[in-house]
Amino acid sequence: MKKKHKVIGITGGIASGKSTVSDYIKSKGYPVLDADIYARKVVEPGSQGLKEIVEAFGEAALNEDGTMNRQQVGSIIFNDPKKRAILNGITHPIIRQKMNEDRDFYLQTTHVFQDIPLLFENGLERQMDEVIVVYVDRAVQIKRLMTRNNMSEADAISRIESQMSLDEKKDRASVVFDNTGTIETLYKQIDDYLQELS
Ligand SMILES: CC(C)(COP(=O)(O)OP(=O)(O)OC[C@H]1O[C@@H](n2cnc3c(N)ncnc32)[C@H](O)[C@@H]1O)[C@@H](O)C(=O)NCCC(=O)NCCS
Ligand SMILES: Nc1ncnc2c1ncn2[C@@H]1O[C@H](COP(=O)(O)OP(=O)(O)OP(=O)(O)O)[C@@H](O)[C@H]1O
Repeated sequence: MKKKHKVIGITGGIASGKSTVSDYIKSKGYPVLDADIYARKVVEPGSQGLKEIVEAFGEAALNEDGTMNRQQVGSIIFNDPKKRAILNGITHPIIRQKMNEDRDFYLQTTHVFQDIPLLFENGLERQMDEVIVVYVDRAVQIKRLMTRNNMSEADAISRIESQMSLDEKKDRASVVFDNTGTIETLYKQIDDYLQELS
């Protein structure tokens, strides 16, 4: 009997290593749809998404060239749950619709991965055959986020705490990749997983 193609979610905490996992899986030939990339597309200049964001957050949400001022919007929403819910309400339905269309296209021929930072927060595990959680120790997570984003410890912690705790995500996972160690250790876990999958 023909094997059904799977929809596999990749999630984790901010800076836990989702993109590192996604890039490696892509290099092995699988399609990986990245919610952060869709999130950028739905707020391009001229989009309905950006128009609604300016209505909700004012002109301060814009750079001079008409693109969204990501730093400004980020500094508002990562410190204010109500504002975060407003931004999510504008962006998430459009992101989901576009991602689902692409997922259905790829599913005809292959397994599809979806890298979605807020997968559990948005109850999307129901749409997945499996959910991989990329886990990292909290101290290492704070350090990697501070280094990558050139950010203070307080800002790193407020971003981490605007998401469900990584320990809870780990408990809900069907598969856990532990990325507290080296990249090589991470790749080994992915290789083992992909071997099972094929
Ligand atoms: C708030 C924004 C402007 C910050 O932009 P910035 O370039 O600094 O960060 P980037 O988009 O690269 O996101 C980095 C990470 O932040 C986390 N994050 C982003 N948005 C959210 C959110 N609404 N709630 C919690 N965590 C979030 C995710 O882990 C994401 O991977 C931007 O993230 C955004 O438009 N968010 C709303 C859309 C969204 O929810 N995206 C997440 C995936 S659906
Ligand atoms: N095993 C590792 N050892 C050292 N550095 C790592 C390791 N894994 C990832 N990194 C680094 O940590 C940072 C976060 O990784 P990555 O960007 O893959 O996380 P992410 O979960 O996709 O982040 P975000 O939620 O912000 O999109 C990056 O700078 C990356 O190069």
